[in-house]
Amino acid sequence: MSIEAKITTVLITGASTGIGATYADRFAKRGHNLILVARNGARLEEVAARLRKETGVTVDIIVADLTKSADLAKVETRLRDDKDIGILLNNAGAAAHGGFETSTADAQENLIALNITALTRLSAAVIPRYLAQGQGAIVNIASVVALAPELQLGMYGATKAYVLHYSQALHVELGARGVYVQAVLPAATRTEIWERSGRDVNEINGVMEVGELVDAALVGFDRAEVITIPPLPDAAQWETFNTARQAMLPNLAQEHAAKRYQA
Ligand SMILES: NC(=O)C1=CN([C@@H]2O[C@H](COP(=O)(O)OP(=O)(O)OC[C@H]3O[C@@H](n4cnc5c(N)ncnc54)[C@H](OP(=O)(O)O)[C@@H]3O)[C@@H](O)[C@H]2O)C=CC1
Ligand SMILES: N[C@@H](C=O)C(=O)O
Repeated sequence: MSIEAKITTVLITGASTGIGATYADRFAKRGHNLILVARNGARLEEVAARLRKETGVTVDIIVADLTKSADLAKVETRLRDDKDIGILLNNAGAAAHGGFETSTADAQENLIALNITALTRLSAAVIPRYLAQGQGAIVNIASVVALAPELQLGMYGATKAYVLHYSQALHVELGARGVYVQAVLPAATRTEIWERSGRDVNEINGVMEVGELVDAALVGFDRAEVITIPPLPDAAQWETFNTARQAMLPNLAQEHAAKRYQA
């Protein structure tokens, strides 16, 4: 049975616009009931009303600021208690303009709260139930910047590297026990994230339209890929990178420092 055939409701964070709203559209058209989460209730309701009308699926909304622990707790409770939720889509995220020199400690902490803490707590809320049910999916929206500190995106890039590692670690531990984990690594995609972080998307080359990004990510989902990189033409490049990393692993457990470090 495919991942999807076993699954009914999809909970999507950051579903009021952009990548999250587009996933909501696609999953509704596939017949899934939805729970949409974001801060802007009016925009969420607009997305929900359109999808109810166009597709007939049930769409609930939860208005929540995922950087606020009381709001986050509401979503965690729903994930723990609602046995119909079979896909958690951790999409809500924010970027920040520039690197470490210009960003404050508070701004960096805020990015960590949304891009790391919320995603981690929501996953932690749902995993015990998935394991008890023997099935469930977690889709985490990372970014190609997880692989590219050279882009100098400061804490944003670091949070996305966390999302990539975290997703791989979840897969290693839970994959064989019925929990499907996918990390999606989009590159620049035309959404509001650019304006929200003080950048002009029109100044960037190679920007993907959001519908194309989400449709490609869903091809990866349907193939049960763990890592999906929609813009990467040659999958062998990722495989080579990952294989080189894995080849190091047996060499890392040593009683003594490597010769090159011995004085
Ligand atoms: N667009 C791009 O170029 C790329 C995006 N990504 C990642 O994709 C994901 C989606 O981004 P994208 O669609 O582009 O961004 P948008 O800014 O268009 O959408 C972000 C969504 O997250 C919600 N959100 C933001 N802050 C909070 C918060 N504190 N609590 C709850 N919800 C929040 C927003 O809704 P509201 O304001 O109503 O709360 C909105 O629905 C992010 O994780 C981003 O890092 C990755 C690579 C490239
Ligand atoms: N959101 C983009 C950068 O800020 C990205 O992840 O590529």
